[in-house]
Amino acid sequence: MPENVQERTRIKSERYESGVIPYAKMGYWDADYSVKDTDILALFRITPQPGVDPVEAAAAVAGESSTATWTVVWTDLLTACDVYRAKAYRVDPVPGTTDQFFAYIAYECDLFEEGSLPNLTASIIGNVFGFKAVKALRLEDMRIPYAYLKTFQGPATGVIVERERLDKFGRPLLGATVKPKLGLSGKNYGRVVFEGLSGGLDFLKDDENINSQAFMRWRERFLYCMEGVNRSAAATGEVKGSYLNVTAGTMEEMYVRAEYAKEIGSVIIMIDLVIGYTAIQSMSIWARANDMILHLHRAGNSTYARQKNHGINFRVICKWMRMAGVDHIHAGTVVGKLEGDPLMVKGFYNALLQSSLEINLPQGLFFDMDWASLRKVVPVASGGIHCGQMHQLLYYLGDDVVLQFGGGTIGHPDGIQAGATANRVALEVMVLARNEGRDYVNEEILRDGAKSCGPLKAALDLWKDITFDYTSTDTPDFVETATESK
Ligand SMILES: O=C(COP(=O)(O)O)[C@H](O)[C@H](O)COP(=O)(O)O
Ligand SMILES: [Mg+2]
Repeated sequence: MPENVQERTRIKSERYESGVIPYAKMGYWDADYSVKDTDILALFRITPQPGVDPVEAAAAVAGESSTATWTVVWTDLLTACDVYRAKAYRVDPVPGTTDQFFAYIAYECDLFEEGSLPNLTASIIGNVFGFKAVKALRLEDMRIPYAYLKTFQGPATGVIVERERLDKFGRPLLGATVKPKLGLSGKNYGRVVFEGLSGGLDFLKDDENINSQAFMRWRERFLYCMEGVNRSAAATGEVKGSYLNVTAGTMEEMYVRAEYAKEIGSVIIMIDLVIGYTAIQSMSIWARANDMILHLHRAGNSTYARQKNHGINFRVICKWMRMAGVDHIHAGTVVGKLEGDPLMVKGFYNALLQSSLEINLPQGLFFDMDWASLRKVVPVASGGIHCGQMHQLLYYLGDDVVLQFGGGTIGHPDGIQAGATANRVALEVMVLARNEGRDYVNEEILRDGAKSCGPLKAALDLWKDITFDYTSTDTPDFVETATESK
């Protein structure tokens, strides 16, 4: 300290005492806070370290995800810090647990740059997940206010325009992932596309990890896929598509691949979640400008979305991706080979497809939220599903979904075209039975359909007993009541 300074001249107030004071005292906890319509709200599941007060843990999360650092800084006084400070305003114990709490936190809208998912997420999931004072932390849900949603484009195409372009209504769309996912040459790959589409599918698709490897460069794949698409469209009279994965190492290269996909007449391109939020937003803008449907594969999501006590619930990713502007997103199958509790999956589908959301705790929807006319994202059910489950798929997932059978098409004993036909016939008999008001979940609809369809009979004989009965890791915290199921 310079010699002539005899005493500290800092403001005399409890908040600005130097040193470490609790976050709650710093103003990041306000039990009386009245939430504004324009606030962004987040719900965190917090597992505090033993001995850490849940309210202080909630305040710490609010602080670290908005303006705070670990100690008081006098430069707060140069800002409207009372406004910019996030406020934890409610902490509830998680039912059925002794060490977990739901913390509700409100953020002033002006903390976030308009139309920027990276900016929003750099706050909400930026530092807090590594915080030593919390043993585990999970972002369970968010309410994005109307005002902030209006700064995002939203889905490039949306479910209604997609159906209009494809001229397919009143039933789920059908797709399949080309398998094996790596190693085929362009010509053989294109044959799989042709067979699947000719057999009755609406879409074939690239897998998440096929880009432009040595065994098949991307242009070879795109050209042969489009040959399959065009030939099958001509033969069947239907609009057909094959998701061309444009995922690449740079944005520039993705634009090159997307432009080429457009040039050769594809109706749809595909990206992987691992390309990052900025890239996804950019591709969505490109897709809207070029009348292209944009499919998103959620590759990588289970690294942070699967465990119940830490990471991000997938419903938040659904909301972010609707803002970022994709048209399709993989969102679970319930009955397939990958993670998915029925109620949780219903919550994801509702977040993607409803115009507004109401609180539905069994589905994990913690907030009312109006989607501000952002278009609807089509959920994609993919992963270990086959036509023997068609009644369950229709029951759990409804009409606005793409049902994608990879192994369940290409693994058919009589070939790919037979596999596709089995799926299409299974779907059509099931939709018809439902529309006629029959008890399609319990009646033997598929077996009856198989009497006049050899490929369906062969598929049912092969796969009828294949199920994936494992306990889900992401299960509801609240019990469903009669009024809440929708
Ligand atoms: O290749 C597949 C499915 O192949 P198959 O149909 O042969 O099992 C997809 O990458 C997964 O469905 C992704 O999972 P999710 O859709 O859950 O993200
Ligand atoms: Mg895959």
